[in-house]
Parts: sequence; structure tokens; C-alpha cells
Amino acid sequence: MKIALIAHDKKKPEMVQFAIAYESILKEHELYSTGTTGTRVMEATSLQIERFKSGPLGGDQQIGALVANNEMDLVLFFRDPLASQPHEPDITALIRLCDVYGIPLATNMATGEILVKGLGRGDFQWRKIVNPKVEKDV
Ligand SMILES: O=C(CO)COP(=O)(O)O
Repeated sequence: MKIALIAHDKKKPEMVQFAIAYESILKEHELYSTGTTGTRVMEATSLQIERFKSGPLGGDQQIGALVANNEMDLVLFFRDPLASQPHEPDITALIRLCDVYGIPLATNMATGEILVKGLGRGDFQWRKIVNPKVEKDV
């Protein structure tokens, strides 16, 4: 499974704690992130993450392109709803693409925990049907 980790600045500490707590599940999967989020998570865990550009420089759009190509199975995007972002259109576009393609998306840690626990239980088997590129056991 391919999983994207993205967090706005105020939510990065939560994302790091989340990645530490669920490292044993996350390490079984291919991880992607926007630039700074990936750096923070890799500093705090032994997870290997393919980092894209920072969000304001196009990272959300790069992840959106994977969603549009059916090459992303889960997006964990801990948004900051209390700060305006210079790249708000990119954020909206990524969330929209997840809905267009029916990709599971968590925009806060509470939902992220439910999805990752489901991932650990094998609840994402259906992605193998809609995405033949998913070969590993999920
Ligand atoms: O801005 C972001 C998502 O919209 C996150 O980008 P960074 O991980 O580079 O901070």
C-alpha cells in the first residue's frame, strides 16, 4: 500500500507522535510525504519516506498526481484549520481528488488512527481490487 503523510506546521508534532505510535504498521508500506513533514517523521522514527516538494512549493499537487493515477491508497493529511495557507487551492485540489477517486483520506489525527488501525487489521484489501498495482498483503 502507498500511504501519504502530510501535516501543516501546527500539526507536525501530532504527525510525529502518530508516526511513532504506529511505526510498526506504517513500516510495512510505501510511504510518501510532503517535504518538511517527511523530514520530521524520518528524524523521529526509522521509517523510510519518499519526500516530495514542500506543500507550498507543490508537494500537495505531486501527491494529488499519484491519487489521480490510482497510485496512492491512503492519504493522512493533518490540516491546520485555524491558519490560512498560501497554497490553499492546492490543498483543496488534493482533498477533491481523494473524493473524485474514492481514496481514504484523514484530515485529523483521530480519523487517521481509525484508518491506520484498519490498515493493520487488513481492512484495505479492497484496494487490491481497484488498484492491481497493490501486490503486497495489506
Ligand atoms: O503544506 C503542507 C501541506 O499542504 C505540508 O508541507 P510540508 O510538509 O513541506 O510542511
